[in-house]
Amino acid sequence: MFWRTDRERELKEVNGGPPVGQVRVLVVGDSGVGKTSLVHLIVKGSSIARPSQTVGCSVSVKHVTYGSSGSSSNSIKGDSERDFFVELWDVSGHERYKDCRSLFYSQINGVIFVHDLSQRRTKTSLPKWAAEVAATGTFSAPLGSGGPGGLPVPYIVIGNKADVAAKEGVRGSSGNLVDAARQWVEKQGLLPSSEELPLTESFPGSGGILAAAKEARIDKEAVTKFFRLLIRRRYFSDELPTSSPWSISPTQMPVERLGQSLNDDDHFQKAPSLGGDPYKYNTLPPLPAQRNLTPPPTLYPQQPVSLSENYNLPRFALTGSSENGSARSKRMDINV
Ligand SMILES: Nc1nc2c(ncn2[C@@H]2O[C@H](COP(=O)(O)OP(=O)(O)OP(=O)(O)O)[C@@H](O)[C@H]2O)c(=O)[nH]1
Repeated sequence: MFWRTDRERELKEVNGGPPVGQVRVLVVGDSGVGKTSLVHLIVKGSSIARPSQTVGCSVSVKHVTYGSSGSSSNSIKGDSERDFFVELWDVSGHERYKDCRSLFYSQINGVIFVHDLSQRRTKTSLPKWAAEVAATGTFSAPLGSGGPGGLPVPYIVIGNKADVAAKEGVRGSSGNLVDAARQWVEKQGLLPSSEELPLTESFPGSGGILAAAKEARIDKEAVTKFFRLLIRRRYFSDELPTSSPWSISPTQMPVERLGQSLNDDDHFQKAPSLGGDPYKYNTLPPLPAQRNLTPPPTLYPQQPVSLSENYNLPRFALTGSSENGSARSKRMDINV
């Protein structure tokens, strides 16, 4: 395990310096569901009054600290804390870009699917988004098998515009896609048993992103946990439990059933095979699982937006809010 020792030493050397790595998160969903608003809120911590329609794709970068703090002070990082860039690729949902948007599906570590709780069809189209990304994208640190539509990386689903849905009396369905995502991640050993993906939290009350941002309601956990999961998978997969996906045969996992049942039209396609040069973008030595990745496009990260530890992100309405964890984990049907 020499590589691990070397990596730890290098991480220590850069500790306190600039971010040491990056994960790329695709944000997809139908036009107008609120992807740009969501990204703005995640990155800036505030709502955006009149977001213009995204042209092709827009990239924002968030700074995330990963690791356990060895210090009691917020201002001094512990030895085991490192900074990472999280790139949020907000892809336009407009039909105009349908034929070319796959250009942006490159070296993806995770996906945020967004739908509008007041427009059911925006949720039923998520499997199509998943299949499109899975079929035409390339992935960083992919799993051995696919999730919905064959998607080989973790994802979360965010139901937006809870305020509109509440006003119009539309009840979000139970979000089985979300439950399945959780189950998929758990089954594959991506999360330690002590930690669960907060996939099914809701905005408190009936507010949407805008209301939540305005009121600065507290909870950045859902999204931040997701980002940390991606960072861990990419850079610290040796910290994963022994039942990690790298050692599980795809046929043993419920993932394929999950992908197939998402949608009858769903072509259960595997992600394109990966090959080529090592991932040069990183300053960290690659993990064994990363060594065969093709390099990403030379997108240079924008200046990170630093967030104070007290930054608050509202909970997103991801699905029905009244369910408890055990009920969620029993459901396998994808009935969006
Ligand atoms: N009421 C309400 N409106 C919202 C919410 N989130 C976003 N919006 C509004 O919905 C509209 C579309 O939001 P965008 O963030 O541009 O949607 P998008 O998904 O990025 O759209 P495309 O760029 O076309 O893909 C804007 O007018 C937003 O202000 C919300 O939670 N509640």
